[in-house]
Amino acid sequence: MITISNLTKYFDEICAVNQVSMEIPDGSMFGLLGTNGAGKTTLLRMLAGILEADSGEIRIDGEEDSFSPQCREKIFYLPDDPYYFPNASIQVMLDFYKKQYPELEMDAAVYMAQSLNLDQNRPIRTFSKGMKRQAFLILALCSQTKYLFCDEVFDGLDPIAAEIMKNLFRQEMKSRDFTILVASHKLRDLEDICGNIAILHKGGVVTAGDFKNRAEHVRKFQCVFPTEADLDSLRNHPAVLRFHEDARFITLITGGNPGEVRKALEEQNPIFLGEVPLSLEETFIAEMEGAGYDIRKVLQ
Ligand SMILES: Nc1ncnc2c1ncn2[C@@H]1O[C@H](COP(=O)(O)OP(=O)(O)OP(=O)(O)O)[C@@H](O)[C@H]1O
Repeated sequence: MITISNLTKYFDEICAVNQVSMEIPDGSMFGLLGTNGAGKTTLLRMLAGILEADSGEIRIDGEEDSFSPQCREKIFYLPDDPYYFPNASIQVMLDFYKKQYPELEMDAAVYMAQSLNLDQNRPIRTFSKGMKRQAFLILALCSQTKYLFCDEVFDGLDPIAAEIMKNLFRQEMKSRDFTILVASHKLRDLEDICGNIAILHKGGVVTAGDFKNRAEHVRKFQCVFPTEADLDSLRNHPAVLRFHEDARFITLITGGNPGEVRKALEEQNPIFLGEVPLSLEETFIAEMEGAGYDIRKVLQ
């Protein structure tokens, strides 16, 4: 398990990471979501033992020193622009990583490369952006580290390659003790793979948690009420996160107890009352707006 307590990092006067605290449970796929400059890369680099924090603490499996060799060998850090030797092929990089990560599974890497039509002997520099991404994801998965930290993991992947990668992630998680921390500025990249998501904004954590679970309490209702209905009582109802009126057609997004919300709506004798499913994105937006954030500044 990774425990982060009050982690802070400044670059001169810029506070890149500000008093961040969170826990990343073992066996989870944890998403770090935030706009450009939110502090995701800085946080990942500190966790990977590449950058020193100004204050605060990181504990990896209880170990205090995240720069120690014991911690480093448990972690594969995949930056958004990974380094490879000039003219190196996947095979050359596999040989290199094998020295760093003795558990690396060569056969699995070769099999994955073949499944993705990547020539393991061709120089990586001749690969497209998406192919390079696939190559490094294979290297990362096959290194058999306990932790994988990825920056902008699916950037440049076409939808089919992204789906294949998501499935490879899931398979690895099922087959061994594996925890993945993924940073992205796109909710869509994270929503179908990450159970837990933390949103970073200006270096701080705005909110974190299991949004799929929380989404079960957030509902979207569409209704039409008679003219005499008391709409103000609904607009000001404590469970109403969002109230949108378009002529007589009203859309509400609500938190709290769904039964109580429905009762309050029914008390106004609706001419029409329907419940529609909510995407994870809408759940986020409603929660963030409910907490007083301007969502357009926090998510892209
Ligand atoms: N080496 C550095 N020197 C000075 N400032 C830096 C450095 N690295 C990051 N910063 C600043 O720290 C803040 C956080 O940057 P960071 O790269 O962590 O954000 P990010 O969320 O990963 O952004 P992106 O999505 O664009 O990659 C930004 O204001 C950035 O300008």
